Amino acid sequence: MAILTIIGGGAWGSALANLATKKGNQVHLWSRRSSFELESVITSTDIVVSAVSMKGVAATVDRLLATNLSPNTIIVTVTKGLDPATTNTPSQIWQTAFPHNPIVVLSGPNLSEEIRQGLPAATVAASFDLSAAKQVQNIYSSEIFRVYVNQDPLGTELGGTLKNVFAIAAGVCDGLQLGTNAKSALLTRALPEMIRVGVRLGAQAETFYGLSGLGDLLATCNSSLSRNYRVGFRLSQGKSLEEILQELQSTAEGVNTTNVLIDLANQRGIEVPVSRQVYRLLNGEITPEQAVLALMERALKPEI
Ligand SMILES: NC(=O)C1=CN([C@@H]2O[C@H](COP(=O)(O)OP(=O)(O)OC[C@H]3O[C@@H](n4cnc5c(N)ncnc54)[C@H](OP(=O)(O)O)[C@@H]3O)[C@@H](O)[C@H]2O)C=CC1
Ligand SMILES: O=C(CO)COP(=O)(O)O
Repeated sequence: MAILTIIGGGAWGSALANLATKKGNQVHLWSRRSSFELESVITSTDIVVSAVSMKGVAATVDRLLATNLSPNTIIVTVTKGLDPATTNTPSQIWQTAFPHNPIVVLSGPNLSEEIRQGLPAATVAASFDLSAAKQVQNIYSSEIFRVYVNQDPLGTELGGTLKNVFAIAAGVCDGLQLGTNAKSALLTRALPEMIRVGVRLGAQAETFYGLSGLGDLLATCNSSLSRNYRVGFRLSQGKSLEEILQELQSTAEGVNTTNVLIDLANQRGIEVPVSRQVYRLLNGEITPEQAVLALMERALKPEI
């Protein structure tokens, strides 16, 4: 049995708290609205799980820095986003702030509502510190949640983060009723785009063929449970982004990720044709129909 502190009581933090509790672990679920102090539970904690959205990562890091967290405590990050100021991933931010703690990324095709219902799912615990990843694997693995390990935290994290951009595109594709051929083409072309970005940032290409890459791409792009997919679907119905985000009342990380990704792609000269159209659509530069046409009319090229 381990003692976990989960920071962030949103959809994913709550589901992760339930999974760990059902395995017999002692779990403290803390959010900024909790009635107890984070400090009061942190000293006895074996594993801290950060389950806040990207916009809360910096504040959460600062909160944890103000406690006396042991360097042996494993920090698990499940946030799927990019920092607009630095383009860093959450695990990079955590590692910089806590250089002596093992950092583990937990990411995969894990729609929280399905997990809340007790449906089976698989995921990846990734860390440079394999023994820390294995501890997280043992703590979380159950008959409904199968956890694999790998040693490419950046690739694992970027798979879960970048697929949100394509989930917006997939929602548009379904909303416009473009058909199964178009959807298959979109998802297939999304993968090399994710790999191109990931490899330039230092991730391993193979990681993107696994659960945290292709797996999460398929789950998120094919489910109306995905908030990012819903953003795209509603854009295709002519709603404004502002209106959609207002109605959603929840986190759709793909909106911020698209903006950061395009900054990054511009700085480094990375070709991201699908993401660029998502960017133009989100920023009101084109209509959904124009985005589709722009992709179809690109200069012809070899497939690979
Ligand atoms: N839901 C899902 O299916 C999955 C989500 N994820 C990822 O997990 C992350 C959280 O998602 P999810 O739980 O669904 O989102 P929710 O919108 O349900 O919850 C967001 C959480 O972040 C916290 N938060 C936001 N801003 C701050 C801040 N400034 N300081 C402290 N805490 C803050 C919120 O706290 P408060 O309640 O106090 O506002 C809340 O606990 C996202 O990056 C998402 O991509 C990953 C896998 C699956
Ligand atoms: O990351 C997710 C599933 O793996 C959740 O997707 P959304 O954030 O689009 O709801």
